[in-house]
Amino acid sequence: MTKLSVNINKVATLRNARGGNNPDVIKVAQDCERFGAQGITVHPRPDERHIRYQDVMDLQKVVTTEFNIEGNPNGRFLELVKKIKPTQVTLVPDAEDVLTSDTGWDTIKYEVFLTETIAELKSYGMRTSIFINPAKDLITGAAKVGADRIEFYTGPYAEQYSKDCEQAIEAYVECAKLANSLGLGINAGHDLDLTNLQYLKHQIPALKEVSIGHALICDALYYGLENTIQMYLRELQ
Ligand SMILES: CC(=O)[C@@H](O)[C@H](O)COP(=O)(O)O
Ligand SMILES: NCC(=O)COP(=O)(O)O
Repeated sequence: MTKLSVNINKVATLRNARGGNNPDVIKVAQDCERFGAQGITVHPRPDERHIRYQDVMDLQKVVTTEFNIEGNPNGRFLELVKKIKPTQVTLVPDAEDVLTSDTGWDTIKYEVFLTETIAELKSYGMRTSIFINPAKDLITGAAKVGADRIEFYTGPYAEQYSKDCEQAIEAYVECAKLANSLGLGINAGHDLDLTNLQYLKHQIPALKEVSIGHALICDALYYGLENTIQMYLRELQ
């Protein structure tokens, strides 16, 4: 089974546009769960331009499915997740001013940092996942630093999918086999949508979880949130 974790960053972006509390991210998270989502993902950024640190604290009290917090493990982020102890922490190597995540970890260059950070997070009982590009040496590095899971950065897959889906998935399939053999669980995320999700799932049956935000929230404008979540779940069957 592949779990669908809904990333609600974009809901917070909309709320922040007017300064009030509409839409209410807490209610949306609860509704996503009620409509069948098996997890809630947030990615607080240092400038808090969408999900705020306080939102993450408030969400912790209501999320009953898997809570996945993504981000660059700077001091403030680590304090937050140690307080909250979500099901899963996904480490993402984002620069402070990046528009959105655009690459995964260099698990070789950052071996010492990742090993220490992951050991600390695991000592608090959190599952750890690291955002990663599909390259075999990086996957081997992910196992070496002690991560429980990898999250494939699927931005390049999504970009190439419409031109040549076989070419787009090739490296991911090879790296998924390696990850399996090393005992790493496999998650995936970034720019996944209703056109490219089913193929990813079919090509990587061991996929444990996808986190989807931007496209899903955009689709919800047309189909409604409940229908949209059902549509994404259907792609994962
Ligand atoms: C790691 C990842 O791919 C997602 O968390 C994505 O970056 C969402 O972040 P934004 O909502 O800030 O684009
Ligand atoms: N980890 C990926 C994620 O949470 C959502 O990415 P996107 O669907 O907003 O591109």
